[in-house]
Formats: sequence, C-alpha cells, structure tokens
Amino acid sequence: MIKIENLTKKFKNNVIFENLNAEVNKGDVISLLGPSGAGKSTFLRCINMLGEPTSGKILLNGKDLVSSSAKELIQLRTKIGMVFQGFNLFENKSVLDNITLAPIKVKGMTKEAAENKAHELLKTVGLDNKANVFPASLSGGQAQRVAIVRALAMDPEVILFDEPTSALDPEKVGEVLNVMKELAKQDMTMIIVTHEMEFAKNVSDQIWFMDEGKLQEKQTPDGFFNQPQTENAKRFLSKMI
Ligand SMILES: Nc1ncnc2c1ncn2[C@@H]1O[C@H](COP(=O)(O)OP(=O)(O)OP(=O)(O)O)[C@@H](O)[C@H]1O
Repeated sequence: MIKIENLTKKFKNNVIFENLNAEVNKGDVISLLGPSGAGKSTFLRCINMLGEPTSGKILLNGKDLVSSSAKELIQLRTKIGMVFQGFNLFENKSVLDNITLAPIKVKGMTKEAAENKAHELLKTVGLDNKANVFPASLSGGQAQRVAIVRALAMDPEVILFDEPTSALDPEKVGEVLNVMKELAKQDMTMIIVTHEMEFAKNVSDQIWFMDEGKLQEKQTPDGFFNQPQTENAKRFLSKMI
C-alpha cells in the first residue's frame, strides 16, 4: 500500500537520513523506534509530505506523492491521517467543528453527514458528550482522542502518529493507547513514532529501527526485542528496557 524508495532528507548539508526503503501493507501496524534525534519525526513527516523529501519516492497505492502536482497531492493526502504529539486542534473551534472541517471542506461532505459521522466516531472513544466544547476544556488524553477522531473522520487508508502520548500525563497515556489498540484490531494501517516499548512490542506487526540516518532494522517485534541484529539496536534497547 505504501512503498518508500530511496528516500533522502537533508536540511541544507545536514543529511538526516539517506536512501530509506520500506514497505507497508494494508493493516500493518508499524512502530518506528530509535534514539532521540535519529530523524523519526522528520521521516514520518516526509511520508505525508508535511516535510518535503530531498529525493526518493513515496508511493501510495502506486502513485508517487513526491512527484505529484499540488492538486493531486491534496487528494492523496486525504488518505493519510496524522496525529501529532501536541494534538494540533483548532483552539477557536468546537470539538465537532474540528472534526468536521476537513470532511466538509476537502471531501465535500454535507454538514449533516459530517456531523453524524463525527458523533458516531466520538462515541467510539467515549467523548460524544464533548462535541460542543472547545479544546481548551479537554484533558490531554481527551484532546488526543479527539485528534484521532479527526483523522478517522476522513476515512484515511493510513494514520501516522508522531509520539501521540509523549505530551500526556502518565495516567492519561493508557486511554490513548487503548484507542490505538482498538484501531489496530480493526485493521487500520498505522505508522507510529513512539517511545512506548510495551505498546511497540505487543501491538505492532513490524518494528522499524532508525539510527544514524538509516532504517537499521525492519523486523517483527519478537525478533527486534529478543534478537536485535545491530549493535545500535542492542545499545538502544539496553537503555530503554
Ligand atoms: N526544520 C529543521 N531544520 C533543520 N534541522 C532539523 C529540522 N527539523 C529537524 N531537524 C534535525 O533533524 C534531526 C532529526 O530530528 P527528528 O525530530 O526527526 O528526530 P527524532 O528521531 O524524531 O527525535 P525525538 O525522538 O527526540 O523526537 C535533528 O538533528 C534535528 O535537529
């Protein structure tokens, strides 16, 4: 479903990563792990072209995002949801308006259909009673669940998560991870930058380990956590666990 070919990102002369190759199949849950500063967020942001790669291809169902026109890109990006560490909700819009904005504006849904769908989705994360409040009155865990609903409202083919629980109080982490576990069960395709090792171990289909500008390992959680192949991964795991 997603194929990444020879993806390279430089900031001026600083090579963040080079010639990354990877493939994501429908329903895969991928945890992207690696030490701080390895380039995980930069890589994730390239996958939906929030950050433009320096070279390489990102093929979504065979269509290259990097060489697409601006108009094509708008359509392709509707298929790629994104959930950020800091939620990125519009503070001056209600929860409901946050969720319905893109379906109405970008997908051309009617207000009624978009709102019905938003209510249904909010119910699934236990937040339908928050539809009319503003983001400032939500806890971090609630805000992140709304952000996930906002992504889901577009019927994405894949959702990218950039450290979705890192900004949360520890007692709120579980409520967001539970929503993500539920999505995994429903076969949602997800790529997740995370430092939650238990989640990576128990929920992922694949671990991608990034360090020194390379995807050094791409393997099952069982293999990665029990038999890491590279010294970098061994060092990383010895610090994390
Ligand atoms: N806009 C930018 N301009 C220049 N350099 C940048 C920019 N964004 C990121 N970098 C650099 O790219 C490198 C990788 O950063 P990135 O945030 O992708 O790492 P990360 O693996 O996600 O780290 P963390 O786990 O700490 O979030 C860092 O050295 C960072 O300073």
